[in-house]
Amino acid sequence: MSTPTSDERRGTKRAQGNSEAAEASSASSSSSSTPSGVTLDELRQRVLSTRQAPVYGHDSVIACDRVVRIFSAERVEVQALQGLDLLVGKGDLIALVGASGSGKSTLLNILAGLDVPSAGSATVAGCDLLTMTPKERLRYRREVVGFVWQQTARNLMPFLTAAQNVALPMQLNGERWSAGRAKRRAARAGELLAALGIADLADRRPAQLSGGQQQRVAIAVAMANNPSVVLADEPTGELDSETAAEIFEAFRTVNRELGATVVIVTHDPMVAGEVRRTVAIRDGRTASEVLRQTVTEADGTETVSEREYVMLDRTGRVQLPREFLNALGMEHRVAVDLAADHIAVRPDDQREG
Ligand SMILES: Nc1ncnc2c1ncn2[C@@H]1O[C@H](COP(=O)(O)OP(=O)(O)OP(=O)(O)O)[C@@H](O)[C@H]1O
Repeated sequence: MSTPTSDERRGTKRAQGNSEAAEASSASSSSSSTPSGVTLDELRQRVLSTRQAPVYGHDSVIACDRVVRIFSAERVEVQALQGLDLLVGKGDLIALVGASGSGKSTLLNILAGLDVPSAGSATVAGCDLLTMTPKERLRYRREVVGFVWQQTARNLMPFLTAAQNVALPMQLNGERWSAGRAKRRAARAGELLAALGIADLADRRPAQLSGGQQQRVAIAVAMANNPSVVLADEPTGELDSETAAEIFEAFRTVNRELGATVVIVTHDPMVAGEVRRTVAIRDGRTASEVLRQTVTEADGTETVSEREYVMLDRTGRVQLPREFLNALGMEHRVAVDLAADHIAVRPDDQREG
């Protein structure tokens, strides 16, 4: 390669100078390009589209964004939720699983309006769980969410019949008594018990019902005010596996036929086979999800496929499965291969020792 003469160098310099001057002088022209080759129009478009980007979770019924919950007990701080993200779409039926102490109940109590996050944001059906007034919180707990707890004693009044238990939340809604309203409430209670297959038990008290029957009445109670979301904490914890399957079926009924979004916290290992989406919580964050799909073949046979995903948080962090990290000796630093359609994460190949 020949070395340029000083004139040639000057010429090159002049040419560069001219092009820089041209760029500078045309900076106000919308069609000219910036040094990176992007036109100003394109840049403006990018800025505008970022500004107009929909709010996180705008189309979800539950949107948790970096939720933190810190408990202080005996001068020790426990971070039960450490920036948890979760989106649940309208009409979803999901299970939340995780080891003991991972933060499931803390999250459920927040979604139930019984506890308030220390930081982050959380909305359910448009209600902001951090800023609700006590009055709004009461309305939220009566109308927006319904609960089913593990202990049936917490779900049902022992001295009321099944039908009266279901009518009670409607009565507590603050409407003045009238014969017409009482009739409508009784009719709705009857409909809900029928939808859950226990219409014939309407006049029994909880003590005259089996554990599974009590939980089905509890689901009807949770649905009484037609909430947007039903939250259940270990609803099958005290039931045998056959009865537990019936309870999951009851949740599917309220989800499919009555349109409620359902979130079930459970330890039950068979849950992944019962719901479409299972979200695992680890160390106060959503860590992974299993999505289950039933595909009907042309000949009518049904195949179920399951796929596991790890969560990508809003800052780009992922939680990789601990067992794999241990097995592959991955810690502190990993090698990353970037490809057009995927990112491969491999053990650190420069590690010493
Ligand atoms: N009121 C509280 N005061 C102090 N620490 C708490 C409180 N509630 C929960 N924690 C702590 O927060 C963490 C998460 O607890 P949480 O009950 O949400 O877990 P979990 O996943 O529901 O567990 P389990 O499956 O055993 O019910 C735990 O370390 C727990 O000890």
